[in-house]
Amino acid sequence: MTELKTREIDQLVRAAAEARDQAYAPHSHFYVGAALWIPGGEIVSGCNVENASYSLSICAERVATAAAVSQGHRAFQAIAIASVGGVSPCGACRQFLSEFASDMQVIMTDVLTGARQIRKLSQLLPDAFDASSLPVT
Ligand SMILES: O=c1ccn([C@H]2C[C@H](O)[C@@H](CO)O2)c(=O)[nH]1
Ligand SMILES: [Zn+2]
Repeated sequence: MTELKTREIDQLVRAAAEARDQAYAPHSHFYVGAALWIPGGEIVSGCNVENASYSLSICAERVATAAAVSQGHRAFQAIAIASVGGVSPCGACRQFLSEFASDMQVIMTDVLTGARQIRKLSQLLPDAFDASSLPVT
């Protein structure tokens, strides 16, 4: 899948930072926003949503992915993730994203400094478990 242009990355990073403003994180106080770039240029975003029953909390990346799939999208070119420190996605989110595109760009951005790191999802999750491992029914 083609890589995003710098100006598209800037736009996606802004969307992730805006999504972060909606983060519901009263327990960890770690606020995260994520924005997906759909082929064609549409952007779908999400934020982390925590719960008093801690393990029910869901990361911004999976919220954005579920929102995009709910809107009919099945292919993603890139995801930007905005947080303090510019963290990389957790293992669960890497697996969740890999269902849709193993070669998508993952742009991790620090909202305080603006620093960015860009990786391919396949670099973050090599040898992913996928449908090819499942029996054909
Ligand atoms: O990449 C990440 C890492 C963490 N979180 C959320 C989950 C939890 O609400 C909080 C602390 O882990 O940050 C995300 O949304 N995305
Ligand atoms: Zn996660």
